[in-house]
Amino acid sequence: MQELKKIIIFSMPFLKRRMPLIFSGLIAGFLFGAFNGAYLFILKAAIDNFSSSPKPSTAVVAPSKNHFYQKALNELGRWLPKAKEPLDWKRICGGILLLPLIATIRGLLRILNSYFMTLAAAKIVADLQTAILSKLHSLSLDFFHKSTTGDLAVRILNDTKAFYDSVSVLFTDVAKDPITIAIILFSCALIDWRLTILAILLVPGCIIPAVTLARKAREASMGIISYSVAQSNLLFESLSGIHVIKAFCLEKKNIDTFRHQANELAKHAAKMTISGTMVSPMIDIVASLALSLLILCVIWQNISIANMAAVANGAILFFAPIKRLADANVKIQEGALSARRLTDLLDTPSTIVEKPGASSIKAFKKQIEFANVSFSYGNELVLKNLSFVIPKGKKLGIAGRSGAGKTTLTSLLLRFYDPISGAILIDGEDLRNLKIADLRNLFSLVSQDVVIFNRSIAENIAVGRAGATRQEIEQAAKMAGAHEFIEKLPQGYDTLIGERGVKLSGGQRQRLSIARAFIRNSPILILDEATSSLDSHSESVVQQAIYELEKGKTVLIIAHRLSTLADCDEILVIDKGQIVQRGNFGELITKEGLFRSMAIHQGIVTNSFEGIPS
Ligand SMILES: Nc1ncnc2c1ncn2[C@@H]1O[C@H](COP(=O)(O)OP(=O)(O)OP(=O)(O)O)[C@@H](O)[C@H]1O
Repeated sequence: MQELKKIIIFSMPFLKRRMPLIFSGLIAGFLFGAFNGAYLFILKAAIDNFSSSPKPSTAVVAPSKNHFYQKALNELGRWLPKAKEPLDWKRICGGILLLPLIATIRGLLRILNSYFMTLAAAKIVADLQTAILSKLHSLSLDFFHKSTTGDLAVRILNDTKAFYDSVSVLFTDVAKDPITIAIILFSCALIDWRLTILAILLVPGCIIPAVTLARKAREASMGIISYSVAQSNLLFESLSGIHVIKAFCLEKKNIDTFRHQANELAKHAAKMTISGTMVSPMIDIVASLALSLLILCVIWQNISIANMAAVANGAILFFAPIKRLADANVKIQEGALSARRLTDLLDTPSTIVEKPGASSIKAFKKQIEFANVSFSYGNELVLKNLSFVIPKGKKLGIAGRSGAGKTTLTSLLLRFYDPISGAILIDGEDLRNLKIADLRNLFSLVSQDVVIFNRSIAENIAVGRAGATRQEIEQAAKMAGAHEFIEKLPQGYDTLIGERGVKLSGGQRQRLSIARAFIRNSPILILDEATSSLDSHSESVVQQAIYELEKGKTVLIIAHRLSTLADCDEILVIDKGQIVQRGNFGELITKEGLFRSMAIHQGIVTNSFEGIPS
């Protein structure tokens, strides 16, 4: 019951939107139950008519109160063949058609109930999947650093599927079957209350194994989730790092681990299937026992054959929904587990949120200012009391050893994270007061890692600005020095690149990312090691494109290769999250300090104070 409550509470916001479908399904389900009762009455009336002198009814209700019931049965009896009476057209038509008609309507109602409820469940799950994807897009980067791709994939694919299964049974079986059971019991009680009580007494015999087995299924389901996550993680890692796996001969180890996980998964899946399928035969046993007792009772109490046949049929109709409810219970246990994992995800707060009434910013006018900014990803401070200004139109270089905090600084600027103290201001406005999309639109980021999507070249460039025309795309590619190589590709700008498409060299990928920045045409440009992975030829081609891109923009450039920073207006040298030196290239290279020692390492200057290289 608790689990059922969890699923209902979790699905409530999604449920509201699909009320018309659910309501239609419920009506069909209710009518289906009512027609089960009608079926039993017709059966009883048919058998009563069959014997020449039907026994008086043994129903629990008093004859006066039973008036309507008797009248209905008598009327029905006139439409059914009767022993020792002539067969008129009413009795022939009724005899042939009444039971099949009820069965047809009952069948149609069942189909309608399944149709409406399955559609509602499918739409609810589609809404849920969209909500999860929107949530993932709204979450800040720290969430993704803490989660594994495998776990997220299992949540989106497997958990929503388990949730779908539970919502489906909730809407089809759980919504309809209790009504069906109640109507069948009521009809049976009207026909013969003693036989009905007998059938009810056996219900606990169905419930106890159903509950126990559902608990076992839930345990197995937990195992399935944890091994599915491990397996998905291994799969993602293996596919994305296949070069490393081959280079380090890790194939066997990976396959062995995968096999172990697959075996464990199979064990848990088998346990779950057994728990699920055992429910049905157990209820069959109880149902057979019910039938045997029914026959004994009929003989012992001298109950009419018509009542016995109707109640026996009722028992068959009655145990079928009980069986379905028991199966549904297993699915609900699994679904509740998945609903909990999905709730955890949907309830995860984003650490970066836009303030209500945040200010719009469409242009960059004056300066960017870091005012005493400190930041930490967890325990240790990665940036400590940074203060500096980048005036509009200037080029600021950032240098420092690996891990000094250079990329972190740009992440704060794009508001992927917020400082833990101090503030970053654009034209005097704290970033936290600005609309996030407006803020990010002020920047173009060209970094060492170029993400290529599995789309055409043109679409990959248009990532820079939605709605860019083909002409603008080609213009951007020309300015980035990419047009020539694109023209030589099999389908030019329509060539598919990315995972399933043509592979590009590092220099070509970088030129595409510069084309994206050209088409974006934002006032502030961030270059994070944009040329560091390129060979000297590609570097000079890409560098030329970058010079073009920088024109008229405010630039923040991070570079290990210090010569790239030669034309910066100012360079900040960062060490362990602090600014340890600042000045222009000429000043820094001639002063004793970290910058000069890095320059010596790179062979830009020798150890003696010889001045600036040409
Ligand atoms: N997502 C993260 N979670 C936790 N710590 C992080 C995260 N990203 C970076 N760090 C840590 O923050 C510190 C600064 O990292 P950052 O990437 O900013 O350095 P960097 O100067 O850009 O280094 P590199 O030149 O090697 O790219 C490092 O100690 C790094 O381990």
